[in-house]
Order: sequence, then C-alpha cells, then structure tokens
Amino acid sequence: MTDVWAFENIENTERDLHYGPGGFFPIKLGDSLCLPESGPRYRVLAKLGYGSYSTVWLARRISDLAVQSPPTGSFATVAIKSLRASQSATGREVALLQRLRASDGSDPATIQLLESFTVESPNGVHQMLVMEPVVPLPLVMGYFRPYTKNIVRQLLEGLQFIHGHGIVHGDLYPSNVGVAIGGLDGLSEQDIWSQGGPPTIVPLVPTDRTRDPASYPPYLTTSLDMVELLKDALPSFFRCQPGIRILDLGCGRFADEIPVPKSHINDRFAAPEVIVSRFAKQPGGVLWDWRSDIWSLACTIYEIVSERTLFTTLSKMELPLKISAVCGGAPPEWASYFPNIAEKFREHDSKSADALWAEKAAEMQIQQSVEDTRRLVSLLRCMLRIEPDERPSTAELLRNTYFDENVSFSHP
Ligand SMILES: Nc1ncnc2c1ncn2[C@@H]1O[C@H](COP(=O)(O)OP(=O)(O)OP(=O)(O)O)[C@@H](O)[C@H]1O
Repeated sequence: MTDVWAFENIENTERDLHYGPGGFFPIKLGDSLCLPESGPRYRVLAKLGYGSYSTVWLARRISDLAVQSPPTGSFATVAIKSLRASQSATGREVALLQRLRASDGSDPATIQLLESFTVESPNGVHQMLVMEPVVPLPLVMGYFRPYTKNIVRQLLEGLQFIHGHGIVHGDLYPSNVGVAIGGLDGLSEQDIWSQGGPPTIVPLVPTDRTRDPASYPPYLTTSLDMVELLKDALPSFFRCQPGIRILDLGCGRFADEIPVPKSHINDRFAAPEVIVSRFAKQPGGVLWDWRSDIWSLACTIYEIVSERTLFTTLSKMELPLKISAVCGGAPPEWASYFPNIAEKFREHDSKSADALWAEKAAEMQIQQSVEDTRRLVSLLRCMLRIEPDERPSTAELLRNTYFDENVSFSHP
C-alpha cells in the first residue's frame, strides 16, 4: 500500500493495512509480552505465521511463574496467537478452547490453551492465546508417510474430542492440522535464531505523519522456517510418530448455539449443505454442525494423504457437479437449486462414482498398500455423503475396518 506506507508489503507477511483500529497488536522481535497483573511473561523470539484474524509468534516464558494448571505439561517455549482487536471483542476462540481443556491429564489431538490474557494497543484490546507450538502438517507430511493410518486415526480422535465437548470446529482443512514439536525447550534462544536463520523484514513507515507510531510495529517480518530449524536442531522430530493437533477454533461454535453463526469455511472444504446455502441462496440460512465437520475432515484427509485436492476452487456451476460426481449423484431437490446444470446431475450414479474413486485410489496407492488404500477410500466415501444424516459420527468411523490391526500399517 504505497499510498499509506513508504515501502511495498512483502510476500508471506500479514497485511500492513491491518495495523489500525480493530486490527493487529503491534509486535516486534524481542518484545516482552506482559500480563496485566504479573508483568513481563513471554519474550517474542520469531513469527510463526498469520491469518485473517491473528498473528502468531514463537515466544519463551521469562518469568518463574508456572503456567496455571497447564493441561498437558508446562512449556517454556510457546506459540502465542495474538488476535485482532475486532476479533478479540466478538470471537469465541478463547471460550471454545477453554471448554476443550483436557482436565484429566490426557493428551488429545487438539491444540490446548495453556493460558490467555489481554493486552492493549492504540488499535484496541487484544486477546493473547498461549498454546503449544506446532509445525503445520502439510509442510512435514512427506516425512511421516509411514504413519498415515495413525495420522488419520489421530485426526478422527481429535475431532471426536472436539465434538464430545459440544463444539463444532467449522474450519477443518490441512493447514489447520499441526504436528506437536517436543524439544524446543532444550534449545537456547541463540540456537533458535541461528538455526532458523534471520527473517526478511520490511520497515513500516507511514506516509501519514500523524499516524500513532504505537499502532504499528517498526517492521513486518517473515515467519521462521520451522522445518529447517527442526532439521538442524531437532532431527529426531522426523523419526518419531507425529503427535497430531487440530488447530484454529477461530471459526468454531458451540453445538447448542442459537442462532447458528455464519460459516466461514472455504468452499473447497465446505459440506454440501453449506455450498447449497451459499450458491443456491437457500432461504433460512444453513445449519452447519458436527456432520459438516465430518465432510470437511474427509476432504482434509484426502488432501493430506494424496497431496491432491478433492474439490478445487470451482465456480457455482462446477462445484455442485463435482460433488455429485464424487458422491454418485445429487438429491432430486438439487435440480431446483441449480436449474442450469440439473440435466448433468443425471450423468452421475454409483457406477460412475466407483470409477472415479478407482482412479483416486490408484493415485493414493503410491503411499499405502492396496488393501489400506481400498479401506481408506471406503472410509472417505462414508464421510462424503451429501445427506448430513448419513454421515457417521467420529466414534463410528473409528470402528471402520481401515483401523483393523491385521491391515498393514505402512508402505508396501
Ligand atoms: N500453535 C501454533 N504453533 C505454530 N504455528 C501456529 C500455531 N497456531 C497457528 N500457527 C500458525 O499461524 C497461522 C495462523 O494461525 P490461525 O490459522 O490459527 O489464524 P487465523 O487468524 O484464525 O487464520 P485463518 O485466516 O486461517 O482463520 C497458521 O497457519 C499457522 O501457520
């Protein structure tokens, strides 16, 4: 935004535009994040990522105070998700994560909130969510192919944990799945900086001289290359079974919430009931619930295992047709929702879907044995039912024959 800032934004950084009222909390490397009642608590070491609603930072605890009742052990090196002020005021993420705390000492495949606090900036009041650091699964899946079945099982168990706590995730897709990183506490700050390499930064200089310098950081920074850091400093990470964590409850909801909030999930992972309400402007809004998560998880698993997308970003016409092809036909009412393509739905039946999945299975077999692939395809097809009531629960899915012990666990 050269009309507002002196320098162009760089790729892979949050939008400089979002440092303003209601926007991001200005953070720079080396900052201390302070809890209102107990003073400095975390030192910011590196950026981990950013999204539409937050920036996420690697930080280390600097006070001697133990994190209050940490659910899964005490981490000195943490990820801090700093929410936009507007999101902090209206979002449910903290409340959802609080309900998801594993109080029984178990280690669920769902990200755990270690603590949360608020900080103020000229942009507003921001929630800070302190969590275990992870690396996004898509970045490291290549190293964990032998554990494919175990990863699928953990994903279903993680979602079972979420649903069992009366929560709908609402935004399941591969980047919202992470792998827990043990061992960062054993590295010095210097190790993290030198092994992770220096970030690229771009100075933030507003062209408007009246702008409050406390409302934006002095520079934007790229994220730490966690994979490189792990390769150099913690190579054992790649040799162990991955601990899966489902992340980002930012678009989630309580199952009993009325009215049901708007769904924000990307079309590629959105269940047919969401697609119909979006594209066909079905009156009365859409009831997206745990069954919609089952659909999204199937798309996520397919993408993680095959490294291909099941539904690419498609037009209003193409996506319903693709769903009909994958599921072996569309329900009769779709003819009235999508009159321009009603004829084409007739081309799809269970036979054409079998043929399509046979092709997909051939692509997926590169990673698994033939029998594993056959069973995984059958599991995914159970999850990908257009009628929400036909989608099994996570508990039912975990009893699927794909998880039977006698089927090979790894590569052929
Ligand atoms: N616990 C964590 N450890 C390491 N990195 C994380 C962690 N949580 C989030 N990230 C990184 O920060 C990015 C943004 O996080 P997240 O998706 O939760 O934010 P968001 O603002 O809700 O984004 P979105 O626009 O996807 O809804 C993620 O893509 C991920 O790379």
